[in-house]
Amino acid sequence: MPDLDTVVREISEEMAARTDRGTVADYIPELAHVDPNRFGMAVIDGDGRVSAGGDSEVLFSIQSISKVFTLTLALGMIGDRLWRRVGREPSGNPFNSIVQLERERGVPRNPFINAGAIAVTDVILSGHEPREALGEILRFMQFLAQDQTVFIDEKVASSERRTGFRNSALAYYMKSFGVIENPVDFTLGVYFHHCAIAMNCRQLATAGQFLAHNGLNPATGYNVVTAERARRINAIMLTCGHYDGSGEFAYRVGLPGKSGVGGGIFAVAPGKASIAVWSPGLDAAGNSHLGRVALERLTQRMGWSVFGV
Ligand SMILES: NC(=O)CC[C@H](N)C(=O)O
Repeated sequence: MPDLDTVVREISEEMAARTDRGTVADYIPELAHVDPNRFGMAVIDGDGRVSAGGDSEVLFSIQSISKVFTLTLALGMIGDRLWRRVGREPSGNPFNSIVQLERERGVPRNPFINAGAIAVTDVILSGHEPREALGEILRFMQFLAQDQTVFIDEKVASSERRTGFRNSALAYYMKSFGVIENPVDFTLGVYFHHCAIAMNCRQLATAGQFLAHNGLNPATGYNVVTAERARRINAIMLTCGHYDGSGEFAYRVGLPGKSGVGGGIFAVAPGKASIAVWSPGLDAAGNSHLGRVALERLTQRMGWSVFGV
């Protein structure tokens, strides 16, 4: 097997030299300032060894990658009852699409499209003040990342709140079907803030280790979720983690993964590694272009696809 440090270093160098970088998201004005030439990568193996390259220590907005962790929290709170509020089928539509909601009576297709993630956030919020719910999400991320410095970037959150008309439309529409329990402003406030969590690749790969190792964080020995739950969250990442680019991601990379419009991708090689990559330029489906290319190289060289070597 090739040496992981060498592979990560070579991929990082290769990505730094690429000129096809995609387009930085600008519908959240604060994200538009991010330098498209950034690239970072961190891979943590089963022994907790970190192989990192490029801008792996630079913070970025994790955006929709936070949805993996809010899904984990909501399942911990209400278990399988969550599936009455949100489905688990790929949508085949863009992340912020509203079209399926009418036909499916306000129940979003899956927890990773915006509508689904807003419904999951609403579950976490129920019975709490927005501040408490947000504190719970942030503390969970800090605990998983083993790093108390993980924070919410207020500027990104308020930038999205000012321009999040589409998410407001999705939330009000779901509310009309009774899928959202709390005041829409409260649910959206928590949603925008958890999307605005800032992390670097190393922190993110650390936080996701439990999904690579049957629910157990090998570094701390903590069982975060059962093996069955970890497997199921990974299944949803594989089928829905890249919106209408999920099929292409499975075809090219072959790992469960979750993207965010900040340009991050978190991916899992079950039993082998927890991986985070970051390159801010996005493809047409809103997924990091070079992030995907880098992961494709990594799985090819390491033989890590879940579909075979
Ligand atoms: N794909 C994403 O990362 C989208 C998350 C972003 N906060 C939004 O709601 O639009």
